[in-house]
Amino acid sequence: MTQKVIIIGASGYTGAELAQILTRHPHFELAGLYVSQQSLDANKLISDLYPQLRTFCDLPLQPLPDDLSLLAIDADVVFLATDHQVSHDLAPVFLQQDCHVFDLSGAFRVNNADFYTKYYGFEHKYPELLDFAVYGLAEWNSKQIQQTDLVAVAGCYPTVSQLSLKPLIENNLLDLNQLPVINAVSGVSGAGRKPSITSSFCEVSLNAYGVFTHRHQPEIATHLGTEVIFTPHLGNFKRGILATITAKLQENVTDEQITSAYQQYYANCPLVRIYAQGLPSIKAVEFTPYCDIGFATHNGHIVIVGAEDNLLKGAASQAVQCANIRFGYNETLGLF
Ligand SMILES: NC(=O)C1=CN([C@@H]2O[C@H](COP(=O)(O)OP(=O)(O)OC[C@H]3O[C@@H](n4cnc5c(N)ncnc54)[C@H](OP(=O)(O)O)[C@@H]3O)[C@@H](O)[C@H]2O)C=CC1
Ligand SMILES: CC(=O)N[C@@H](CCC(=O)OP(=O)(O)O)C(=O)O
Repeated sequence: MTQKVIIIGASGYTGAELAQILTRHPHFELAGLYVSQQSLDANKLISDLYPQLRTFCDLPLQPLPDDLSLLAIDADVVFLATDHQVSHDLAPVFLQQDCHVFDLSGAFRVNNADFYTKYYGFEHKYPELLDFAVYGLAEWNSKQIQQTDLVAVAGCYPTVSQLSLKPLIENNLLDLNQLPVINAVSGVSGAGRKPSITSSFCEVSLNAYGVFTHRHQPEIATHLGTEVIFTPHLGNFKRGILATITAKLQENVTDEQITSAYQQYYANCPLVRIYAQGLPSIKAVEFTPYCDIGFATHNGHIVIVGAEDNLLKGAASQAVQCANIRFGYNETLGLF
C-alpha cells in the first residue's frame, strides 16, 4: 500500500527537507511539489535550488493550480510547509476532499481562536478545525495522531522544550511555584528561506528576541499545562536548536528519579535519546531526526539541555514521523 503525497511550500527550507525524506520513503510516493502562483521559483527544478538533491529528486516546483480541489482529489496526503496564514487557508480545502493534512505551521496548534489574533495577527476562521486538529508532538500524542486527518506538527522550540520537561512534570518532580525558564538558541534556518535583514549574514551574531512576546511561549504553556518563561535567541549558525532549561525540583528528588522518569516515557521512543552522562550539543543532532536530552542537578535545581535539528525533529522529520504513526508504519520509516 502506498500513499500519494504532495508538498506545498516545497522550495522552502522545511519543504526541501520533506522532499528529501519523502523521496526515500518506501510507502509515500512523492507525486508533486508546489509553490505559490506568484513564486519566482515556479517551474524550476527543486534540485536547481538545492543542488544536493540533483539526480536524487529533480521534480519541478509547480505553481498551485486555480482549482485546488482537483489537486486535493488526486492526493492522499498533503504536507503544508507554508506560512501560518497560508496553511490556515489551504488545510480546509484538502480536508474537504478527504486528504490527510500534516501542517508544519502554527495555524492549528492551539485550540483558541483568540490566540491567533493576538500572536499570529490574523483572525482564525475555522474554530471547528482547531477542535479537530491533533497536536503533532509525536512521542506524546501518538494515539490521537493515529485517528486524525489533521496533524498540527509541533513548533521547533516547543518540541525540544516539551520533550525535555514533560516527563518531569508528569511525574511531579518539579516545583512549579518557580516557573521553568527556557533559554533556547536557534540557527538562522528557523527564520525560513525568504530574505530579511534580521537573518542576513552580516547582521546575525547572537541575540535574544521576542522576550515575553514570542508565540511559542503560549504554545508551550498550553500543551505542557503549566506556565514557563521562554526566551528565544538567534545564533550565527545554519541549523539546530539548543535549549537550556532551568527549573526547581521538588524536595529530595534524586537524579535516579529523574533518569527513571525519562526512561519511563522514552524507553520505546527511538527518536529521543537520553544522556546518562554529559550534555547534548547541536553537533550531535544536526541533520538527524533526534531530540537529545541531558541534565545536571545542584542544590534543588535542575538544568536540562535539549538539542534538535529545527528543520528535522523541529519540523520536517517530525511531520513524517507523525504521518508514519498515522498510517501504521514504523515511526522512523524514511527518516534515516
Ligand atoms: N524553518 C524552521 O525551522 C521551521 C519552520 N516551521 C514552519 O514551517 C512552515 C515553513 O517554514 P520554512 O520552510 O522555514 O519557510 P520558507 O520561507 O523557507 O518556505 C515557505 C514556502 O512556502 C511557499 N509559499 C509562500 N507563499 C505561498 C502560498 N501562498 N502558497 C503556496 N506556497 C507558498 C514558498 O515559496 P514561494 O514564496 O516561492 O511561493 C516556500 O516554498 C512555516 O509555517 C514555519 O513557521 C516549523 C518549524 C520549524
Ligand atoms: C530563528 C527563528 O526566527 N525562528 C522562528 C521559529 C521557527 C518557526 O518557523 O516557527 P514555528 O515552529 O512556529 O513554525 C521564529 O522565532 O519565529
